[in-house]
Amino acid sequence: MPTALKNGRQTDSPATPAHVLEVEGLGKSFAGKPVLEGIDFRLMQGKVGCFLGPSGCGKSTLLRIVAGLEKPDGGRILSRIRRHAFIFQEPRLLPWLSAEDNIVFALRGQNLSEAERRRRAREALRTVRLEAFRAQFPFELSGGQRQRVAIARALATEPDLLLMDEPLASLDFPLRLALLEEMATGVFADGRSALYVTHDTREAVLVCDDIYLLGYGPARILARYEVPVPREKRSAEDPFLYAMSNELTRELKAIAERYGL
Ligand SMILES: Nc1ncnc2c1ncn2[C@@H]1O[C@H](COP(=O)(O)OP(=O)(O)OP(=O)(O)O)[C@@H](O)[C@H]1O
Repeated sequence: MPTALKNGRQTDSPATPAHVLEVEGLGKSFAGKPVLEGIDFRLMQGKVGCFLGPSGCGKSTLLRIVAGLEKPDGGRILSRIRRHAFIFQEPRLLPWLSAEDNIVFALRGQNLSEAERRRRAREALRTVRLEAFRAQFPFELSGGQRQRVAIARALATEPDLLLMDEPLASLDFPLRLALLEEMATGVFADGRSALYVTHDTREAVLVCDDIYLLGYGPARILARYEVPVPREKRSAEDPFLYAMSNELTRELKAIAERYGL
């Protein structure tokens, strides 16, 4: 992989079943303008990969390509994913349905009994600590609670890959921190893999395992950082993670300066 490693070990071993996703030489242009070029990365089962880069560099496009919502111009994707779920910046809940019914509705495409759909919805709401709010309608929930319902809705589909596009961007920092803790302990538990897009370096070091720093115009992976602290042991006060987040912020600033962003 053409990635520099700043923290931890680089694994150049050939594909193993533990890799749920392998992306090689991915490229994408819009109207002849290259946005992504030569993107290579691998995602191990149970790991959270992160795309960190300046605004407009192509992070969402990359996630959308992995989700099959966008076609790449070149490169290949080897996937061992059975089912993925996408979590967007905004919750996109149906306003006329309760929190629980929003989740039950999202499961209608799966061949499940009504009882099983309800069971899954309640279990997912428990994971995001919203059991007590299952009968509330979206307008009766705070912004953070609505986003937690959206996360629960994704979890209830039992995906083996979560694709998260700045899922906490609309929330203020204290709320983000609370949700990040939930993610580290509940959402990403049980060996679930995820790809997480953000331009917030604090979020990246708190929930992600492999952080890919993207350049701009076209975006390439400039570096890979491995967060060497187990997810369940991470905290915003950890001086090591704080320093790592600062280093990533400096890198992002340097990229912005280099490209005049
Ligand atoms: N469907 C599209 N058609 C044309 N151009 C597009 C399309 N989707 C994205 N782009 C362009 O591709 C570039 C990358 O967009 P993308 O949304 O992937 O960036 P991003 O890194 O996720 O940005 P942000 O952090 O601001 O959300 C942008 O210049 C954008 O205008």
